[in-house]
Amino acid sequence: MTRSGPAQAARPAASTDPGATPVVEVEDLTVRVRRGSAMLTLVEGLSYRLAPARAMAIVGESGAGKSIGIRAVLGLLDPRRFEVTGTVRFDGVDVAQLPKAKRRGFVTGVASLVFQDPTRSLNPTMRVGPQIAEAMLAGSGRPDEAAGEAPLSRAEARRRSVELIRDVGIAAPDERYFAYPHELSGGMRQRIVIAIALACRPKVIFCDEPTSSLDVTTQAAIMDLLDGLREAHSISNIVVTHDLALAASRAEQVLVMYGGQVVEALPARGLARTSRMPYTQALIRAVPDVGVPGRPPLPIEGSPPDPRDPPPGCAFAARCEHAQDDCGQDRPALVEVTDRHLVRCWHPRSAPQQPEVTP
Ligand SMILES: Nc1ncnc2c1ncn2[C@@H]1O[C@H](COP(=O)(O)OP(=O)(O)OP(=O)(O)O)[C@@H](O)[C@H]1O
Repeated sequence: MTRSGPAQAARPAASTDPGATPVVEVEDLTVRVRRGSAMLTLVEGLSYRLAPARAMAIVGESGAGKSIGIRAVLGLLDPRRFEVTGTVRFDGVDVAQLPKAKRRGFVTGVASLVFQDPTRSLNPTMRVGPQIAEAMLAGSGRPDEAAGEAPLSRAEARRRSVELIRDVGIAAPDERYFAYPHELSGGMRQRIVIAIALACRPKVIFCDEPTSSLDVTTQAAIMDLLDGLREAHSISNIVVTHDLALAASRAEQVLVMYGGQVVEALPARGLARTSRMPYTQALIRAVPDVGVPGRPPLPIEGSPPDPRDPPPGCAFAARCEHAQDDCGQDRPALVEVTDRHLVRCWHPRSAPQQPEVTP
């Protein structure tokens, strides 16, 4: 690998379906936040694209920039505090080129976000059905007049909300329409949150740690639901998670983030055998029961870099057991090593020959 000076703009992780217009395309997205008189970089040069009906996972330790990255893509960061640069296209449309007044409505019509904790996403004082209907009226309530669509009536919104409750796998949807959030289990509440996310008929759902507040069986059921929606309705999903095993088993493409940057992007299948970046390999060793059977998971020593004091070279160098003298000098660029496999490392490792990562 030749040195190329400071990091070049990262190239997008390849879409898994090169012929289709990506539902999401992010190019060189950088997020900075104001802290006193300084601007701290939280995400740098984030690029990816996702084809319709595909699944991608974004993994990495806490503070890697996963959540800030998706909020920036969805236009949810307060412009008074955050400076966001780069390009975001949904369905081929560059959001920044739309009139400001139309951006929010356009994004809501294509993309939804599901948060980790369903109790915080739902209004505890309102029955769940009307919460879905309200989201529908606020979003799809804007009819496509050119296509001859009439405005959505309250009765129709209610009928469709009951259908959505059924679609997300809740029995007796007519009755559940009138339930308050506290009357439902954690898994059911997350299903209702997903129903709200579906209310505007999105083409992609971003999920920020969608299952971390749930027990293992319910986690699997919620992930099955997202898989089912992708298969039945071609809804793509991008799941942000700490859980590499979940990412490897449910996504097709995995982006590994560290210190605000993508450090490796690779196909999920066989990831434990193909990964070349020492950070990803360390994450794999941190998953229980991977490697020698019975071997305890190996935590990664040290802490991620502080955005207030970013290192000059590779962000992982200080924790990397394979770091060489030159790793701390310049930032490596994200470089393609094989098709759909990009690595940001001055000295990529050979594949670790570990067994498949499974939940
Ligand atoms: N509202 C905010 N204002 C300022 N800095 C923030 C804000 N939210 C997050 N950050 C900082 O941005 C960086 C990235 O945070 P982010 O929440 O995106 O990480 P993450 O990878 O999603 O971690 P986690 O898995 O814990 O959610 C961190 O250094 C964090 O301290």
